[in-house]
Amino acid sequence: MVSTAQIAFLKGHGTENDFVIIPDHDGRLELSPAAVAQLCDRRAGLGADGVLRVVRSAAHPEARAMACEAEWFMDYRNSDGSIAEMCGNGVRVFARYLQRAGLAEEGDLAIATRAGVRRAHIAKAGPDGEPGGVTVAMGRAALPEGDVTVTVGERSWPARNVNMGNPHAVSFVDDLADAGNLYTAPGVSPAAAYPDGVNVEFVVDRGPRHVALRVHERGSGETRSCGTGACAVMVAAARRDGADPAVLGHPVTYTVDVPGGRLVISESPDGTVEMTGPAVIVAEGVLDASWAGIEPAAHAG
Ligand SMILES: N[C@@H](CCC[C@H](N)C(=O)O)C(=O)O
Repeated sequence: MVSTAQIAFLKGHGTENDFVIIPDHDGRLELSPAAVAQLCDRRAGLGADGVLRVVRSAAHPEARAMACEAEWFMDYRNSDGSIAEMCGNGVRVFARYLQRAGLAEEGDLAIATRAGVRRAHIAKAGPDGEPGGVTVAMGRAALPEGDVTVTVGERSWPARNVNMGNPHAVSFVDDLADAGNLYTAPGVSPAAAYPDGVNVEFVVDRGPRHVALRVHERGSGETRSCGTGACAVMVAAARRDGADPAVLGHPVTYTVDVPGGRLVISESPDGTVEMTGPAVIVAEGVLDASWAGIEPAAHAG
């Protein structure tokens, strides 16, 4: 008889940026790029834009130093198996998982990520039991100098280089359809501005301090939302609109519509960016480790 190890998983999304969640509290699993790609495959797998592995910070070499501040580490992978520093929608869904698993309660919690510790707040559920949103302090945006150009087919636009822990190129366009089908990654130049690749956002105005975006994510293709991308867009829009909170001396808030919903993003005069949006767990189950090619970690006992 063949015995197959079973691995628990959940599926969740934040504004339809969807994730397979793998609880691996003690860091016992080896999640290879091929295993991640298999999990995220929308025809042969569970289907997702990325994987959130939930590991105790103390049990992960990249997070051990953050363990005194944040008990849990979000080990985020893009759907092609590549590693990214940060995922804004992912961190809200990660918080929701911790709440559902009884590992966190409504209110404040800290989550370790490769971009550092992020502080989140899970709002109280509504009177009808409707889950409250999750707010995350996303850190400060870095705005590297230098001209960047985004190209799709024959068309090009100037872009703003914004780093939210991960790299973004933000282009304001006349129409979101200008981005084309986004089956392939837009061109971004100079390549030297993004040595590790880039997420590209196309943005239109919807009204005062209200924009909408489409995004092509590094490692995942076009997705229905990108939390770090929405934050990058908010900061780029505020600079374009002459609404830098550091100059105005008060916070500035934008509504950012994404194909999968709506995020509300604020920047404080000290540069801290805060994002609020939904986080939903839609399913949970078990999978065969051998099907996914997930192995016990070499150091696991
Ligand atoms: N969807 C995420 C971003 C995920 C990482 C990104 N693809 C990268 O490689 O930087 C978000 O919500 O921020």
